[in-house]
Amino acid sequence: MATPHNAAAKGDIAKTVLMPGDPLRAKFIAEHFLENAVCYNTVRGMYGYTGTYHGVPVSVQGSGMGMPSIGIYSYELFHEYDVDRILRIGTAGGVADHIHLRDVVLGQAACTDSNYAAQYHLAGTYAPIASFALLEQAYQTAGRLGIPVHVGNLLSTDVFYNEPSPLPQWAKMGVLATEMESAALYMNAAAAGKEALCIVTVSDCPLRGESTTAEERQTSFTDMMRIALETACA
Ligand SMILES: O=P(O)(O)O[C@H]1O[C@H](CO)[C@@H](O)[C@H]1O
Ligand SMILES: O=c1cc[nH]c(=O)[nH]1
Repeated sequence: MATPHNAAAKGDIAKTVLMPGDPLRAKFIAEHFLENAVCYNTVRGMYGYTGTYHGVPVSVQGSGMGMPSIGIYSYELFHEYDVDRILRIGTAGGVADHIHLRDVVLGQAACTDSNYAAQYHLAGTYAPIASFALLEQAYQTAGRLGIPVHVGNLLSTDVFYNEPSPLPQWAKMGVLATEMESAALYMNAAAAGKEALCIVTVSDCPLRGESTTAEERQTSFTDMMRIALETACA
């Protein structure tokens, strides 16, 4: 049955879903990587497609920006559409000194400044982490494809324009890159007993004033797409 945000019927969505924040990145992946892709959702322009990759059913669904947005879409995928695993494929800002433009980072865990975990009423601080099985598979896959990756901590922040920048302090704690969704996805997966992994490409390095173009962010960060698709089908 459709939800307020997703027109798909049960069964329209594969067990494994790739989730870029940008719905146009979802369209790009469907058009360039999936075989026989069918669009199941255009509600709010948040495109969702199901097709196959090497014969294995895979869906790709935009998440929108920020934790409330991916919180809605991933909750519905896990709970209404019986999805087992979600691989976020996002862009991120490089934080650590050794992280450069276009580097790929596998998010082993995600720190956050968000209050998302308050819904779970825990008597402490929750540590959102990736599925180890997906992380290991993605790491092995990247090696096989000859794509260098970093593995480590992300920062999922609620605030894109934050002044003064909190990033130097996060860098001191070993955070590799900053984005806006992974912590919520990891929490939704944990709460649902499902699996998630976030793979990001560094689109800019805010502390160094370096950035890529919007077009590049939309269409040409294909290394992380290949890692995610091959992991989905392993
Ligand atoms: O490229 P996506 O997946 O949207 O990810 C990053 O880009 C957006 C900010 O520009 C935020 O959603 C952030 O997490
Ligand atoms: O959330 C994001 C995404 C890209 N670059 C950033 O600095 N932050």
